[in-house]
Amino acid sequence: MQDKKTAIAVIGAGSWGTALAMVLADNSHEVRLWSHNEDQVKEINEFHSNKKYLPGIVLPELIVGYASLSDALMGVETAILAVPTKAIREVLGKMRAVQAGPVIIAHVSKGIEPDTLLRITEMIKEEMPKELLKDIVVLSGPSHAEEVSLRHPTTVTVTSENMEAAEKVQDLFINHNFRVYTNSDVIGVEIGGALKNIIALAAGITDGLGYGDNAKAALMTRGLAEIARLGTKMGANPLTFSGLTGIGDLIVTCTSVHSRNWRAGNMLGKGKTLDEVLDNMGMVVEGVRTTKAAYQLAAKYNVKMPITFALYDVLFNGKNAKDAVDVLMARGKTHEMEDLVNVLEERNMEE
Ligand SMILES: NC(=O)C1=CN([C@@H]2O[C@H](COP(=O)(O)OP(=O)(O)OC[C@H]3O[C@@H](n4cnc5c(N)ncnc54)[C@H](OP(=O)(O)O)[C@@H]3O)[C@@H](O)[C@H]2O)C=CC1
Ligand SMILES: O=C(CO)COP(=O)(O)O
Repeated sequence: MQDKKTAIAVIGAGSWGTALAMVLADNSHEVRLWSHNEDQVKEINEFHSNKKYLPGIVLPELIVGYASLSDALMGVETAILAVPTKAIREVLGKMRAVQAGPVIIAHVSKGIEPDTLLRITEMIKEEMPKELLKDIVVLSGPSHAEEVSLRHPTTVTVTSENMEAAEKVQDLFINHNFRVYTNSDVIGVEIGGALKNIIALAAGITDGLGYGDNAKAALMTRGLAEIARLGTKMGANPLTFSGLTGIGDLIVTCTSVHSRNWRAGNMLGKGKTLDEVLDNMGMVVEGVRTTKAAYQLAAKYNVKMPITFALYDVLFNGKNAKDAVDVLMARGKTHEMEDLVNVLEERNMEE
């Protein structure tokens, strides 16, 4: 285990950054929680709360709000990057401008960038010069901020191209309520975490349509099949999809009332438009942009992703949600595992 009382910067004071800051503070670390919103920084320091994102939660005093990114990063070895995927490049640009030396960036976001089709690790590599970057670590898994902030038992996974860095981050976070595993499959962890949000949106839609548990179980199982097909083609270990960042996160996001993606889908299923839904949320719904990215990735890697395609039509082509489900159910008959087996065989032949 590492020495306690390490100073750690958490960049982004939304639901997840704040909940993770609490875990670090519970482990006696000095937590510098940076926000671009000065009023929020004042609230954190004066009232030890972050009402917009974690209502009713008292923050430990070891969490100090920072409005200055340069002060927050001064002398830290590790920065936890906890902003939506859409904001990552902008925030990394700000970090680049003020960082005095290299840091380990542990990102906790779940998305893929549309058009570039980059995973977040790849975006970080593009944005951060080598002299400012020690290592990149990914922390992901079934973990709603609302429950983590109540210190309910939670399990997550950390991964990195340098497993020593992953283990360092594991040591920073692990405690009695928050169990952290390691996994060396960066691609699988990032793809599973990002793409489960697509399936959660779809599960919310079928729940909103009143379709019940059979439909949701079908979406989750067939959703995981298409995530595994794409991820494996991209180089992931297929076993990762049966772990915490695969089926684990899929279960929690498709079944929890805390999930923003499930809630957004639910409103769509009940007839709201995408704009109405997003205006209503006040928090990031990563699955919307990720659906666009996965649609593009499926074309690039020539992988069948029928649920992603159906959702794409609902979100971006104005297709009626019920009609999209009908199209999915009317597809030609197929073998349950054939496509994944084919992907694995193709991969073996290439190796
Ligand atoms: N919430 C959860 O339970 C979990 C979330 N995640 C992932 O963590 C990531 C962050 O999500 P989460 O914390 O929930 O999101 P929230 O919507 O709760 O909060 C986002 C935070 O990022 C800030 N932000 C947005 N844009 C910028 C920007 N351009 N510059 C600086 N700060 C910015 C927001 O500030 P402002 O208030 O000003 O908008 C807010 O503080 C997502 O990828 C999500 O999928 C992963 C696991 C669990
Ligand atoms: O990733 C999450 C839980 O593991 C959070 O999911 P939502 O963004 O749908 O709330």
